[in-house]
Amino acid sequence: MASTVLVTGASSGIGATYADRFARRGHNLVLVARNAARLEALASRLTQDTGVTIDILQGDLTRPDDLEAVEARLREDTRIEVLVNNAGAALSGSFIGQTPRDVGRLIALNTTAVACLASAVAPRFAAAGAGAIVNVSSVVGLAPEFGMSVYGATKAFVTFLSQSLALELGPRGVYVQAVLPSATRTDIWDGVDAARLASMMDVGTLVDAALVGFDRREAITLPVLTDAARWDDYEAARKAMVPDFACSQPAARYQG
Ligand SMILES: NC(=O)C1=CN([C@@H]2O[C@H](COP(=O)(O)OP(=O)(O)OC[C@H]3O[C@@H](n4cnc5c(N)ncnc54)[C@H](OP(=O)(O)O)[C@@H]3O)[C@@H](O)[C@H]2O)C=CC1
Ligand SMILES: N[C@@H](C=O)C(=O)O
Repeated sequence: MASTVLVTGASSGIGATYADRFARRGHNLVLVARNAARLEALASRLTQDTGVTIDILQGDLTRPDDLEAVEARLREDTRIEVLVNNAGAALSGSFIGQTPRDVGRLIALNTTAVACLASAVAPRFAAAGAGAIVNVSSVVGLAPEFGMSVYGATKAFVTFLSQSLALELGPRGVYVQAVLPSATRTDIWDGVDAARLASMMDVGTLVDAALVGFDRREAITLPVLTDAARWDDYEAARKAMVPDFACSQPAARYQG
């Protein structure tokens, strides 16, 4: 029997497309988002098309009670073997134009919920020696130059968390993937002009590429990176610094 996949942010865009693709692979689904009507419409279309079983968990992942309900489902439902941590929002504009409430809400959704859901399911996956956690990050988390300070910081968190979890959980049989999309045509770009939208990646193309990385068990999937060796060089440069982090003395340039 095919395993169940829980997808957060499944009511539109990338999450709805993951739901579609996993249903077509024969997986049952648990779909999470706030908009129950959109989840029900997707579930009824996918059930009709594929025959899989779909449950809906309506909730706002920034609300502690709703987040705990999804955590409990991940902890207790042993049929769930894949978590797609996709729900997220963007926050554009300058940092000084954003309020502490905007910033706090974004961090709650894009980082706290992602880490708590992974935390809820990881011990069960590790005990089973199987399971997969897919975290939807963004290229923005690698590019402070794009000017989306808090959004980019949340995505840097997601990429870092994914890399660390891959190191800890990989040897225990759990696959962890960070997917780093670039601009992709979804509702997250509401209000953006048609010409800009037209230049973005199609959401089906993005998710199909991400699933190629998933099937290859890649730790980092960066679909628009033309030369994969650039990521390896970037990682090699970072790792070359790591031995210095254990030094007990400042470098010569900081000594009087
Ligand atoms: N599109 C792009 O260009 C890129 C997107 N990404 C990332 O992809 C992910 C999906 O975004 P995308 O599909 O583009 O955008 P959408 O706006 O289309 O989808 C966002 C999803 O998250 C859900 N969501 C939003 N807020 C909450 C909340 N408080 N609680 C529960 N669910 C919530 C929405 O459902 P509902 O409103 O029903 O709750 C929706 O299903 C995000 O993490 C985003 O940062 C990364 C790089 C590029
Ligand atoms: N969601 C997009 C920005 O708003 C992105 O990550 O590119």
